Amino acid sequence: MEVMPHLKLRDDLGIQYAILPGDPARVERIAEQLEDVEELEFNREYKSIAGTYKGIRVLAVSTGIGGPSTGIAVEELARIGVTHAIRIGSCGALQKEIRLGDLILVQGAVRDEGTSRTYIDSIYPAIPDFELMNACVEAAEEEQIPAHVGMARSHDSFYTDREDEIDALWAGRGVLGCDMETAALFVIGKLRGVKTASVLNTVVEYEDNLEDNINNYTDGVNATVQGEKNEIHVALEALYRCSGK
Ligand SMILES: O=P(O)(O)O[C@H]1O[C@H](CO)[C@@H](O)[C@H]1O
Ligand SMILES: O=c1cc[nH]c(=O)[nH]1
Repeated sequence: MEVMPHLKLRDDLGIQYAILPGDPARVERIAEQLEDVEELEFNREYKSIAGTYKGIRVLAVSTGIGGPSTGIAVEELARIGVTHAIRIGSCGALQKEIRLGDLILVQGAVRDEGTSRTYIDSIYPAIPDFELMNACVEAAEEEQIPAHVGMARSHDSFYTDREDEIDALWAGRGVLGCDMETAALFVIGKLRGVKTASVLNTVVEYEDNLEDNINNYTDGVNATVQGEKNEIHVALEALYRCSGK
């Protein structure tokens, strides 16, 4: 038996399915949608619990912010036998029709970060597992959850002096939203044999919606809370569907 250096999880845990928020605080809210919840570990940014959804045992592990800590999580999850992992993140929208709380179901990610490039050149695509992503799309459609399927851009720096320029560049090329982890998850997952998907909750609307943003400011808090509940539901349901149970 081996204990993972960062996640502190044992390699005999025997759980194949994982959902991966960035924020450790989100793990508590995932617990609300699970039964038989068991607290596991909390080391650095990695908080983990296990719980049951429709009869399948699911692990929830926070990855922290960005590619480097996500890469470590994916590596150690692969080593303990996780075969399917879905990120449930937050993102900023890059298209004006995407509203607070809408989900982005990521079909491919721009690799504008350094972690995945330490593994393999950027001509290698960052794409989700087709079956797992499709299960996310079907779960969202069935519950009529507002969701958009398309590209995300993963980046390394939340703060930059070039935000408007960078956002306009990728918005103009059809990218739906930005986060900091999806590309590393997809690439490292693929290289380590873990099936991945990414579901992002919109917490910032695109600049063109400034006036609307002001109008729906108070509703916005509720919309993003609902968006988070929705993304957790979509991810759990997708894992269940892909489990063959
Ligand atoms: O809310 P999480 O899942 O952490 O995702 C987003 O939020 C963080 C930035 O505030 C970055 O990690 C970004 O990807
Ligand atoms: O605007 C945002 C919001 C969340 N995460 C990001 O990377 N960007």
